[in-house]
Amino acid sequence: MISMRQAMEHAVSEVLSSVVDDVGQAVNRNVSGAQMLHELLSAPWLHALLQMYECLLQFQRLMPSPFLPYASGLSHEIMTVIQKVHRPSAEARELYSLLSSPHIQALLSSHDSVAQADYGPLLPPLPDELPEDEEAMRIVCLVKNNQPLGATIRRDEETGEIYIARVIHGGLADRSGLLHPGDMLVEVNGNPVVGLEPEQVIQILINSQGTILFKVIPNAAQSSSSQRPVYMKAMVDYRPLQDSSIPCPDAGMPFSRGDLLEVVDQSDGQWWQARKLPCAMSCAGLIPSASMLKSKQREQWWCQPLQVHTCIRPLTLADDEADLPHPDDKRILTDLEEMHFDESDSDVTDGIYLAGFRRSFRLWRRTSFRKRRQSCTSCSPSSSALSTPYEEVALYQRPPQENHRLIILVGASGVGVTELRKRLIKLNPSTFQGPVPHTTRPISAGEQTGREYHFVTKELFEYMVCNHRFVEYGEYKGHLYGTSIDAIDDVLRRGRMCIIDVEPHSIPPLRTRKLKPYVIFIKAPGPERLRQSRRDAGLITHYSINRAFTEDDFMKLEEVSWLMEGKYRQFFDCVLVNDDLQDACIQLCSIIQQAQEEPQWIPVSWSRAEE
Ligand SMILES: Nc1ncnc2c1ncn2[C@@H]1O[C@H](COP(=O)(O)OP(=O)(O)OP(=O)(O)O)[C@@H](O)[C@H]1O
Repeated sequence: MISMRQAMEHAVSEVLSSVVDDVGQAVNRNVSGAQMLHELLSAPWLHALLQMYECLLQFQRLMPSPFLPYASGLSHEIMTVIQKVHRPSAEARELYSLLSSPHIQALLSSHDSVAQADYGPLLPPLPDELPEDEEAMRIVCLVKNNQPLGATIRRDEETGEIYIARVIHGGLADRSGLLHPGDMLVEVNGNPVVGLEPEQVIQILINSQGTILFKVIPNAAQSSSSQRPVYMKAMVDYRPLQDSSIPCPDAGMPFSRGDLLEVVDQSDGQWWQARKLPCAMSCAGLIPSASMLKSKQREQWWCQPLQVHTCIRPLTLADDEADLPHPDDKRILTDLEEMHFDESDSDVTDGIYLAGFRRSFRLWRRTSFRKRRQSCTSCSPSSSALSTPYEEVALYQRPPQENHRLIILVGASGVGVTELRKRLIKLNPSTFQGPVPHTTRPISAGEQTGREYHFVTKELFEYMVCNHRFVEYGEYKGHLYGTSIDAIDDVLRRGRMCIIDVEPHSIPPLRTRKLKPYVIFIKAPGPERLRQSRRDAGLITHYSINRAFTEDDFMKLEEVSWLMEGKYRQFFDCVLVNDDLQDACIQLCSIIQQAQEEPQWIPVSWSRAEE
């Protein structure tokens, strides 16, 4: 049979070639009309047509067809026969257990449905009395299951007509392809709906059992063009059940800061439709549009009392007192000793200096009152969140010739940010590097400017502050310290990966197209593991080095870690729990490698070509 078909397919081309040959000879003999026929038969389209014909024949040959349309019935027959056998063999018993398993039964039943082309539910007969303008009317029958209909309705206040307001992407109505926004609802299960309140229509729907029959007048102006999805990162939290303005709270989709949203429909200026990524559910939900969310936030902003910052506690007198050295503590630092520690800090490994780990720099970061106050002011409802409740994002893969992305580590004081950063750089100093900080403190013996610090004058430091050259800066024991953008650039330009740690309020100014920062939040493990893992660890405080963690330290660390994550998670690309130090370090390496080498979501404004 197959060889006959193949012969036929070959024959088509052969016949054509011989016809072309024959007609060619006719042309040579000047037979009238032969020239035209020759051109016709040599035409490329005719050859293409024949090739298509051959493909179709092949497709017909490959199309599967069922051997029998009642596999399910046959399996039952076999099972009945086996049951009747007195002592069935092991093979028969195995066959019985295979055939009786629910998966095989379902498979055979599906096979039969396909074989018998038995698709979809049986529709009830059409109503006897159809209106005269029946072409304009559409009868839609949906089988009701546990899912919501996936559509909202609205009432035209002038005419009392009920319309489909929106169809939720991926919902029941959308998947039917039969209901569209703007369709006018005439009847639901035989009940005329014109003039009813939307709530009454919803009640009819709730009371319907089995199938629901809609009579609708389709929206003539309905656009068939499907929108391209837009990807957005949520910069705010949203809870539809607490929003009185949402048209249908059940259709709303809650989201939190940092969630990645696939916005599938922006046709309504007030309510968009979106899915949360990575999405397990195909059905979209309603979310407020950017402009809607902005106006909501403005309302809240005016009616809320001024919020006191919560992320980092300001240094109060009580805090100061709590931090005072314990009388028994033998390791109290004087100014002189502080200088000594700064010099003796072990920031040299294999002859390579690890910049940015010196003690006075770290002590400044830890205790700078000014810096903490700065944190406080930035904790009020942020103006940037008001202006961009959603940030459009796109997948970005760093081209090999481009600078590495800046890696930012953030975390509550004492969680281990410095420890992880130091270990990472020590592990591979030719790849990872920290920026060299600036200071106005005098250079000590054995130090070199540009190695431990950039030693600069107070005037130059202040000039740099005025020109916004610092990511963070502050004063400690009469000297200024800071991390500059130029020092970061310097590392990146040399082809290294620049790893910095900053206070979370310093992240927004660093979010630029040039630096494309990748932010990793270092999170404290659960209470038990935190206390266990830090049993032998020491803390740096402004009066002591390597003092053991106290219960108060643990409690502060947990609280600040939790508040920081809640407040700033929209800026975090990744969260790393610092439980076992070695594991955390390995994870950090692989996170950074992925950030540099694999596609990541970044704001679209960072991926645009340079103007
Ligand atoms: N996973 C861990 N297991 C045990 N000890 C840890 C772990 N991570 C960090 N430590 C220790 O905890 C102490 C504090 O860590 P580190 O100095 O890195 O904190 P930090 O987050 O940089 O805080 P700060 O900014 O106040 O200096 C250090 O002694 C460090 O070795």
